[in-house]
Amino acid sequence: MEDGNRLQVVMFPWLATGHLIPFLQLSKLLAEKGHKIFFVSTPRNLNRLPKIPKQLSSEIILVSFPFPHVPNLPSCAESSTDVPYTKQQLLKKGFDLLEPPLTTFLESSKPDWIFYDYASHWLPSVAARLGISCAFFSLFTAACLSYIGPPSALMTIGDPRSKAEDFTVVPKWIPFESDLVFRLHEVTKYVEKTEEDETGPSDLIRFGFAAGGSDVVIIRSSPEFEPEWFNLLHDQLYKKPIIPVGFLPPIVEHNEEDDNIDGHEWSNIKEWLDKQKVHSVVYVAIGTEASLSGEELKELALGLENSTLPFFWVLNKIPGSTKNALDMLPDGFQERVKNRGIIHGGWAPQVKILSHDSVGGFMTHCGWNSIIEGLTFGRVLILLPILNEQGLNSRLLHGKKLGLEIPRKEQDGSFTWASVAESMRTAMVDDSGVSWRNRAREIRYLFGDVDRNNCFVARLVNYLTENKKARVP
Ligand SMILES: O=c1ccn([C@@H]2O[C@H](COP(=O)(O)OP(=O)(O)O[C@H]3O[C@H](CO)[C@@H](O)[C@H](O)[C@H]3O)[C@@H](O)[C@H]2O)c(=O)[nH]1
Repeated sequence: MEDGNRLQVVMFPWLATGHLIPFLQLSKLLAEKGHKIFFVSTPRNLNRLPKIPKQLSSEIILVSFPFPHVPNLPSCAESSTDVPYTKQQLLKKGFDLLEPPLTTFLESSKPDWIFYDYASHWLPSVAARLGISCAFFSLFTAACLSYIGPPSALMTIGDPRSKAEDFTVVPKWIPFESDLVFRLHEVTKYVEKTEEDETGPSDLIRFGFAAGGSDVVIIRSSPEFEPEWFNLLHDQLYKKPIIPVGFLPPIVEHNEEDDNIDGHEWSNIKEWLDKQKVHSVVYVAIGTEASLSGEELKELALGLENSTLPFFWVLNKIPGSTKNALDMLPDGFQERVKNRGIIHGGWAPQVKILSHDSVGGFMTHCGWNSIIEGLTFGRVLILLPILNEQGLNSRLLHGKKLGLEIPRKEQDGSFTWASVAESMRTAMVDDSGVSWRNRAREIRYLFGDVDRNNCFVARLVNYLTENKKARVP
């Protein structure tokens, strides 16, 4: 490639596993095309990143800034996985303190572009001052961004919604019929979080500034999947360039080097999966930020038991807590399910497990990465949204008949083991679930087709090359 066409891009994701991973995925795709990436984060986050392939290690430079000290935040906490949900605002305080070192770095490195996340509401004005083109890289669907609202209003008058109930109705800027709203219990959790520390800007205000100040908005999704939402964003809400980057489907590397990273763990898991029937296993996981209450854990466990289906359950520690989730399971549960269920503590090689043919369904908290990973392999989704925008994702997927939402009580969000078991059986084996299973398998062509998705990345690169600002000398 001619030097003039080689882009220098700074990546600056929010401090969360579910954000670092896709930012790195996009970095790898750009680096494969010969562009130079400076991937900026804090030491523990950079250490936890998946390994960068040898052939790209000179193109992706990791840039580490120490995480600033924030009173009342546990020491060593650098990512959303390290702190309970109620302390996320404090983590954002620390994140905002990265503005000075990042600004100094941008002044000296003078990249063509900086890609940033929703949390860096302050970054567009820094980039504008330095004459650097800036892209808001959204790891949220166009539907979710539309629900959040027009940046122009969020940046000037703020969010018109103040009461929990306001989030349970379709916003007035959505001109077509939609059921994309939160349930009351989902919002109550959100409100509890902001009540603990109201000092920083709310997430929705961060979104407003991140999107409103950007030169372009890049969305990890595709207009074929959610055409009406892309049109609404582009024509009415954002009125600026919006570039879909496709789904960035995960690629399973079954080479020796990669399998060694997951070590014995993967070979044991694979051995168990190999013994199960094709499409029979339900993989159950709730990402890196969410956790279930003791009551919910019990109902979920009993639901898995009563479904009588084989399952692989990733039961991670509760974020920011020393409590062991295993101790909260119903008495005798592990013994009763030992012949058909695996309960896995700690990090699981999720993408590899989902890619295995024995897996037919995925009970997920509806993090956007997990949804993409499940549909990449055509697994039918059983939806159990917990936090953040997950309720909106669940409604979107349920509406498109790509997943079944486990019924919860509207007011307190409680669910029963019977509804868990019933949703699982409908999704996996009952005749009434055939069309759901078929749709999930069919949609692989959108989510998982690497060539189709790479076309989006190629178009993005053209855009970045043609629209970068002249470099400041
Ligand atoms: O044991 C584990 C746990 C997680 N993962 C991976 O970690 C990522 C988790 O991402 P996601 O499914 O999106 O869940 P969260 O980390 O909980 O996601 C946060 O970030 C997402 C993207 O913005 C949002 O959709 C969610 O609401 C938010 O909680 C995925 O790639 C998983 O494959 C593993 O491989 N093994």
